[in-house]
Amino acid sequence: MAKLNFGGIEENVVTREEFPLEKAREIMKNETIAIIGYGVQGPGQALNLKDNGFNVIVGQRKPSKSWDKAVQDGWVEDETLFSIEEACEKGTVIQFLLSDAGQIDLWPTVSKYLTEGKTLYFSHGFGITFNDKTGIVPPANVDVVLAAPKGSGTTLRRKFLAGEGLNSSFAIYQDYSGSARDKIVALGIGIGSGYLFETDFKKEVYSDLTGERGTLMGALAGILEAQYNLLRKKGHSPSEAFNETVEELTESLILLVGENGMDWMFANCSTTAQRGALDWRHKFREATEPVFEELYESVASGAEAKRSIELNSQPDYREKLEEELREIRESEMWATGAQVRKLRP
Ligand SMILES: NC(=O)c1ccc[n+]([C@@H]2O[C@H](COP(=O)([O-])OP(=O)(O)OC[C@H]3O[C@@H](n4cnc5c(N)ncnc54)[C@H](O)[C@@H]3O)[C@@H](O)[C@H]2O)c1
Ligand SMILES: CC(C)(O)[C@@H](O)C(=O)O
Ligand SMILES: [Mg+2]
Ligand SMILES: [Mg+2]
Repeated sequence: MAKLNFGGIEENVVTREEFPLEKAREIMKNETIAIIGYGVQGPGQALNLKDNGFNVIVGQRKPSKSWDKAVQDGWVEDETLFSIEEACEKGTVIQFLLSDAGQIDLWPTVSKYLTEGKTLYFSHGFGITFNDKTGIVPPANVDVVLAAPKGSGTTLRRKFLAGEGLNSSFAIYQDYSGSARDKIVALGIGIGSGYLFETDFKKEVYSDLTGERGTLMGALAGILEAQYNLLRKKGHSPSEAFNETVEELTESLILLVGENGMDWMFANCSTTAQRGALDWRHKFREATEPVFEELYESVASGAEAKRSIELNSQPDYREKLEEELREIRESEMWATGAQVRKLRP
């Protein structure tokens, strides 16, 4: 572990320099990694591990779109691609990458194959932390670990192919073998992480649910809609409202924030923009602080988990979800977005 300074706070983190791929491969050389589920994280993690020289198989229900995708990606039936049951039987490390709702359904099946000394791996603290609702309680004689990439599985793969990486957190819930730490760090490096920071299952799920409901997705979507709607109400054209709300953010300013931080972005726009943004940021922070408090409370009380599990298990959930997404896609704002994207040179 490298002790590094993060804004004045020292943290122990793992970097690729101190934990090279060769070391990770050596630790995992006798393990068969079974990736269970081939949705978003499954492909990213499975392909990165395979290309990094680990012994990987995939388990996915058939027939399904995800099975077909696995075949397209080069996994071969009965060689490296199996039913969920067969992959769980063959795997010494079971990477449980079904959807969080799918994990609940499949737990009775998967847990049968968790024999002594195997490793159960998650990319989310959800199933374990909320096990009063999920029923996921692993046996005491296996290792239970987590590596959670901080971003989409699609980005994990894209960054790997570009020779880059996506940061991940890691955690150990149960260390039966005494080598759970080595294994999870090796897996974290193997899936293509940038650097790895340590957490526990509960902190991972609390922060992850807060982040995606907050700035990463929920708050972002809400604030973009609010500004677009305001500009339209005040008589601005769709082009003007969309460019001033979304396009400039995603195509210019947020990229600068990613490269060099918020201060640098502020320093590289007009003094007029700078002054106004520096003043208004306080108002926006203060206005949203109570909402963030409410959000964290809803996560910590288990209300978010309960809602997510209940809705995801309804038979018509997918249809209702598609309807909700269609409404967004067909709204004036996002239909404008589709047109604007087509016009990008
Ligand atoms: N999506 C991401 O980029 C992302 C990022 C970080 C962590 N995670 C975590 O990784 C895990 C996997 O998430 P995901 O988004 O890749 O999952 P997903 O929603 O894409 O689903 C993965 C697979 O689960 C299968 N599945 C779903 N329900 C099933 C059921 N009832 N029976 C059998 N198979 C079923 C689907 O066929 C699919 O191939 C979750 O714990 C999630 O929280 C996801
Ligand atoms: C990609 C995200 C939002 O970070 C992940 O947490 C998820 O749940 O899909
Ligand atoms: Mg999440
Ligand atoms: Mg996340």
